Amino acid sequence: MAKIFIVDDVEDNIKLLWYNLEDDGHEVASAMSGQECLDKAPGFEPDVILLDMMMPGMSGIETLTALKALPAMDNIPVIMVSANDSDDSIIDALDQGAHDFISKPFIYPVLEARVRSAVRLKQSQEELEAANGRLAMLASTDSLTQCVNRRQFFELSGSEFAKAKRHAHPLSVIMLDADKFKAINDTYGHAMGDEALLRIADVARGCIRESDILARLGGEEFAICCPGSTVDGAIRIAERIREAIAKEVIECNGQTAQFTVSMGVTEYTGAEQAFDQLLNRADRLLYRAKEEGRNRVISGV
Ligand SMILES: Nc1nc2c(ncn2[C@@H]2O[C@H](COP(=O)(O)OP(=O)(O)OP(=O)(O)O)[C@@H](O)[C@H]2O)c(=O)[nH]1
Repeated sequence: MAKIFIVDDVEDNIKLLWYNLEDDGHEVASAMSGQECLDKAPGFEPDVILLDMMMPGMSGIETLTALKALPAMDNIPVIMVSANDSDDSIIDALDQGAHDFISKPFIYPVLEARVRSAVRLKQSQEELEAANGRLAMLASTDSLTQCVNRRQFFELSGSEFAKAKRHAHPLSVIMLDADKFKAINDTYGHAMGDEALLRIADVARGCIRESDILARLGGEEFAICCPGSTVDGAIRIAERIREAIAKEVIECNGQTAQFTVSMGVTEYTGAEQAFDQLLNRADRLLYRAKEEGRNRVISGV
């Protein structure tokens, strides 16, 4: 069953197609002009549009061009239906983005077969788009924690940095590293280490805003880009994360463990030319936090 939208200025033509298509189990809607089609078709979300070429006012080709310019409609196959089946007319319709062309008078079973073919094409396009979306997600996400990965972090934070620079808005960065993580792995096993990484991601997610970007850069190292936050705001976030993690008890294979994290926090001063300068400074501050005893937040600009 497909959703088919018929556009024709002659009511009897619509009725004939409507009854046949409904008999074949399709859901049908219609319009009697190009403008009515533009108004009604997006709400109907058709799988295929059957569009008459010769209509008073807005022609079929003009309607087709307008449909292709609508983001919600540009992927919907349009089959032109016309008594004017000159070569030029067919070429024009296909060049303007029509999926197919059917001459009037048509043989209904042939028209219905072409509708089914257009629906199959649309379905495989949708499957391909969904698969591409899943691939893009896999390519940009850390598989253990579902945080964005290093590459995606640099891409997203780079564009936030450019915005902060353009509009002179604050932007802060937090670098986070689990303390003595090797010891967690060595004492309790790698699975407990993974549990700790998952807990860091969960706790951090609960402490940041929707607009902040949380990434696992690799190993036990995470970063958070906080657009719109001054260093004081970012220190508050970092302290919340540090305190929460220090209280967490993680469990794996009947064992329990506790751990801490250290963080370096800094803010864009207006002098940095690129985002990685900011991240490098946060990294140096994180190193100081480790040197000064771990389980602490060190900030600076
Ligand atoms: N379980 C687990 N361990 C990981 C993963 N990635 C990296 N590691 C381990 O993380 C540990 C990092 O250890 P180090 O770099 O020595 O740092 P640390 O022990 O945290 O010491 P400090 O950072 O100085 O507090 C190594 O043992 C890595 O094998 C992972 O995905 N899962």
